[in-house]
Amino acid sequence: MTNNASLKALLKPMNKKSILLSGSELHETNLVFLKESEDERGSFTEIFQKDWGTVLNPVQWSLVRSEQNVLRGMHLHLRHDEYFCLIEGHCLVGLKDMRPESPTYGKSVLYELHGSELSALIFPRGVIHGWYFFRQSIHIQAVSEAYHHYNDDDNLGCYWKDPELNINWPEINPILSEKARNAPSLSELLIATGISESV
Ligand SMILES: Cc1cn([C@H]2C[C@H](O)[C@@H](COP(=O)(O)OP(=O)(O)O[C@H]3O[C@H](C)C(=O)[C@H](O)[C@H]3O)O2)c(=O)[nH]c1=O
Repeated sequence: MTNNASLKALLKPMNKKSILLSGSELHETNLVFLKESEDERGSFTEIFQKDWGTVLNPVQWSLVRSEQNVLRGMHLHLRHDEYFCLIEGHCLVGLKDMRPESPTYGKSVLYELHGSELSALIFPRGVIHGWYFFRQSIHIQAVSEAYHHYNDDDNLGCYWKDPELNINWPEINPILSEKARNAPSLSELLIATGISESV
């Protein structure tokens, strides 16, 4: 799936499946489909298990509300791994692998997630990431290093629409934070981090 027309078709309201929309899976990145056990009282869902064997060893959990048409990111952390679970709404998650030692170095992927079909996306340090919300949404995120530790020196980023990210975002004009609006290009980010892009 590589063009915006195909993306639009997939994003019809009828389609409630959380899927990999474009690109291919990144090394050590997992989309875990969660089992929602329903009964007459409601439902119960385990959202994280250490036994899944993912890269994540979480130390901080956060709940984030986003308005319609918000894009958060793109961010890059070199020391910590991350977890994302949409619990309400509809979003896209874009990732790009910037780990030179990874077999999927330089590859990008775009996921479409629905809160109505719970899933957890877990990815390692060195993967550039960002999320776009089609409508008012709520997600849970977790990190393997606390924000008050990493914010000073491991909270890097680049401009979400940089073509070198090669992330197949649809045509959107999202609401961004001031920091995201003024974020550097991918090549500026890579120079700052000492990672060389050869793909
Ligand atoms: C990340 C974080 C933020 N905050 C506070 C600091 C600000 O007052 C406010 C928003 O923070 P910021 O603008 O840095 O967050 P985003 O740019 O939306 O970043 C988010 O999206 C991208 C894609 C991510 O990877 C981040 O982990 C995720 O939080 O929440 C906290 O109190 N704790 C936290 O752990």
